Amino acid sequence: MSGGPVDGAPRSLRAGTRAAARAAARAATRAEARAGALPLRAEGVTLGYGKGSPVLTGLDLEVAAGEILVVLGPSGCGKSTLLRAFAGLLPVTAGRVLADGVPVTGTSADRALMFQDDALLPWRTARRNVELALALRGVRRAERRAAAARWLDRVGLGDAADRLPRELSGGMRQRVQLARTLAAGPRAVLMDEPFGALDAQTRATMQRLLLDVLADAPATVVFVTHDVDEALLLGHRVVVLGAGGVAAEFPVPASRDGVLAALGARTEAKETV
Ligand SMILES: Nc1ncnc2c1ncn2[C@@H]1O[C@H](COP(=O)(O)OP(=O)(O)OP(=O)(O)O)[C@@H](O)[C@H]1O
Repeated sequence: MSGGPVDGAPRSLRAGTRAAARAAARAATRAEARAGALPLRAEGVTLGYGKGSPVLTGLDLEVAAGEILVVLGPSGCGKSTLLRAFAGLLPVTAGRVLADGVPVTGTSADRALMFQDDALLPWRTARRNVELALALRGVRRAERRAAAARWLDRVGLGDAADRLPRELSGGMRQRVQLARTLAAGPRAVLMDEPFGALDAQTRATMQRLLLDVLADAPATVVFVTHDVDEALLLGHRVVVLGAGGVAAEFPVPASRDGVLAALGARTEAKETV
C-alpha cells in the first residue's frame, strides 16, 4: 500500500498539501510565540516626579498580549513617563501597573526599552553589542555568537557585524539597537520614538522591518511617536494622551483626521505633532 491518500494524489495536490502543512506549522509557531507576549495594564495609575504635581492621574490602560499600541500626545503630556512605569523604572504614586496580571515592581528582561537615542556601547562591535543583551538574558556563551549573527542578518547587517558603532550610519545603529532589543526575546517592547531621528526613507525601512520581525517573534509593543502616519501604519490601536490621562482612543484603521482632531492639530498644516 502506498501510504495515505496524499501519496496517491496528483503531484500538484501533494505540493499544495505540503505547503498547507508548512503554513499550519508557521501559524502554530506564531501562535505559540504570541502566547508568550506580555499583556500590560495600568489601573488607576498616577505618576509624577518628586513633589511636583502628577504628570498622569488615575490612568486606566490595557495593552493586550501581542498588541501594538501607539501612544501619541503633545510634548510633556507624559508618554515617556508612562513607558518608564511599564518598564518598572518609575514607581507609581497611586494605582497599579501589571504585567501578565502581576504588579510591576522593577525592571525585567521580559520588558525591553528602546529609545530614540543611540544607546550602543561605543567600544563594542555591532555583534558584541547584541551578544551583551543575550549574556544579560543568560544565554550561554557558545550560543550567543550564532544568535547575534542571526539577528544582525535579520536586520540586514550581517556584513557589518564587526564594525564599531562609530563606523555605522544612524539608521544602521538603530537597526543594531532593534536587533539587540529583540534578540533577548522580550515579551514586551517599550519603544520611545525609536525612529524619530531617522530620515524619511530609513524610517520607512525601519517601520517595515519592525512589522516584519514582529510577525516572526511577536511581543506586546507600546510605541511612542509624534508622527500620526507612523502611528496609523504600525498600531493596532492608537491612544492619544492629554492633560493627565487618555484623551482619545482609536482602533486602527482609524481616520487620520480624527486622530489629528483629537490632538488638536490642524489637518492641513500638520504632519506630525
Ligand atoms: N526625570 C524627571 N524629573 C522631573 N520631571 C520630569 C522628569 N522626566 C520628565 N519630567 C516631566 O514630566 C512631564 C512629562 O514628561 P515626559 O517626558 O513623560 O513627556 P512626553 O510626553 O514623553 O514628552 P515629549 O513628547 O516631549 O518626549 C514633563 O513636564 C517633564 O518635564
